[in-house]
Amino acid sequence: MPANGHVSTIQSNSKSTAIVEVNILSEDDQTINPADHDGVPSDYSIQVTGRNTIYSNEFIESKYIYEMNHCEIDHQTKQVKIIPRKYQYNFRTKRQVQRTGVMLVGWGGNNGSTVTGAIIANRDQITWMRKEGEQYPNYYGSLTQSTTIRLGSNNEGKEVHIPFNTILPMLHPNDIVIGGWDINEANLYEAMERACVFDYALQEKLKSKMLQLKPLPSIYYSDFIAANQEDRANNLISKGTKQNDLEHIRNDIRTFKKIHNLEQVIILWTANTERYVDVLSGLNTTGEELLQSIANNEDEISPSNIFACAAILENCPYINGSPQNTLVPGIIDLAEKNHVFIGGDDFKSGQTKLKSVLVDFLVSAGLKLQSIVSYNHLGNNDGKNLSAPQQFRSKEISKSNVVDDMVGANHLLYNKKINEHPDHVVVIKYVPFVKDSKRAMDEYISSIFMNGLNTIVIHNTCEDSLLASPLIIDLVILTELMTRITYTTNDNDQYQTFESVLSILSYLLKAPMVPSGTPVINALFKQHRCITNILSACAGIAMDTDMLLEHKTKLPKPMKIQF
Ligand SMILES: NC(=O)c1ccc[n+]([C@@H]2O[C@H](COP(=O)([O-])OP(=O)(O)OC[C@H]3O[C@@H](n4cnc5c(N)ncnc54)[C@H](O)[C@@H]3O)[C@@H](O)[C@H]2O)c1
Ligand SMILES: O=P([O-])([O-])O[C@@H]1[C@@H](O)[C@H](O)[C@@H](O)[C@H](O)[C@@H]1O
Repeated sequence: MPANGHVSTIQSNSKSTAIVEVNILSEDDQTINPADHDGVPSDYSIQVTGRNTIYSNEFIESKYIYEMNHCEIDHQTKQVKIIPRKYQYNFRTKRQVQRTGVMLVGWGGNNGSTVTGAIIANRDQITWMRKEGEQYPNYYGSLTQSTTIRLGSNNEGKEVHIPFNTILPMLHPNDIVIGGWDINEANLYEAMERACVFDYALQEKLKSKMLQLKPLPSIYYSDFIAANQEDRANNLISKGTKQNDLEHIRNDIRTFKKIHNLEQVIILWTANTERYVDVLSGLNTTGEELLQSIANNEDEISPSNIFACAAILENCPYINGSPQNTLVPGIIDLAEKNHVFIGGDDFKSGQTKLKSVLVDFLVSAGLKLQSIVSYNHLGNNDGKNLSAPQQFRSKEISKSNVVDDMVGANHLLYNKKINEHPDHVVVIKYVPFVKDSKRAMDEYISSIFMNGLNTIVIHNTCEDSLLASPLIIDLVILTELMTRITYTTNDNDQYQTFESVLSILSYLLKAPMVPSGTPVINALFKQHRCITNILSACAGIAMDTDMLLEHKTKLPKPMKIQF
């Protein structure tokens, strides 16, 4: 339904806040002054007028009717019966953003030092010189900071777009308090210098602030990351039992939260890729088994298992930015029993992000993708760690499964009975010279009309940390937001949170973790719509269906909204 943006400025608190009133037109409504441009500035806030969105000091509450098709396929009659179903949700979002910190595991790494430096540069508006002239910090590549959402159209038929972070109250990255652990003792200036990601001039501007930041000692069990990482391990918790390690990390979290007077702390793994752990009954298939295995000092409990347990037991969301299977069934069970959010796996930053668009394009265009070869080489420490077979295997899995949902959705091209799917090869090589500037080369071959062949070859220079860092910011911001959203339904009037496995984060991850028994979606723009549509429903804004019937038909008079 079209909405009209109306801008009125009111004085409030410290700054003038313009309220963009989104009026749902009804029969007796007068048309209102159109917005004078199609882009709503970042310091505006929106207000949906109408009976279905209620604003109080504490909450934004919205009613939403969720419609689904229930399908029954009758193979005898060769008929598909479709039963449309409607479900009422009442979403409630706390308006007050929490004082939030993130504790990065692997803080001294390329991603950790880069995201930290970038937030300081943006927060303190640090500029630096380059041969092209003065450079300004930004948050490009961040969904929450650098993208917009189409709201509707104004009376002139112009599209009205709002900044993504306007749709609901969100944490600002400049306000995120950062800390964390690393097995290496380098301070954040030394880590930034070692990473070779930022311009030298920027590094010098950041030096005094980054020098003061030092990762907490961490847990190192040599069996889980490549042997070539051993020389980095000089900043360790004194050797003890895994139970001691768990308690030490829990205490670190409590101390960080207290020192910085935080309401929310998110624990995010951006440390090295570990090998997969065995998932065994009696070891880690339930929360109870997991805690008992830690108490028993079981070898198969990994550092990332310890961090995830510590986070959950401290009621902190845990996000896995790497591909290993940290989130074993025992971790999921522990998170669900403690109503704590977990998410993962493996930031979807460059080569795979593009793959999740290209495969969607080809298959949904009816072109039969037959072969995908994804090669890349990189020269950072991540690449060094991935040069070991077990760590590479973790990454190969997360990079390979990204096509499954798109291929599985088209049984006309791929015969499910024989599990038909494209050839798919992933190659990663360690070439120190290129450092963090990963070079990805892909070839996509598809069968096309009348058995022709189409070949797409891509060379993609992915500056790994400059692509991953904005994802870390978005993972923190969206996770903090989700901790403020609850809902009731037409058959349950008790407010509840979303499922502990936070699959809304899928857009940011290569191998999305989803609640048990639910589908994994990798297609990038389906993942994107999932986020924008859920947040639109919580804000009481009509979803953008892309139908634009107002431009294709004679739009009738708006109806009064009935619930
Ligand atoms: N584009 C990207 O950069 C990208 C994309 C997807 C996933 N990832 C994953 O993110 C992770 C970090 O990438 P990076 O480029 O920053 O790697 P990096 O090697 O520069 O940083 C990892 C850091 O983790 C530290 N570390 C290792 N084990 C630890 C432990 N048990 N506790 C605390 N610290 C520990 C290391 O000392 C190192 O400083 C890797 O697993 C990588 O596969 C990166
Ligand atoms: O996200 P993406 O560019 O497809 O995948 C990347 C890999 O290709 C790269 O080898 C690895 O270093 C990064 O951690 C990242 O996982």
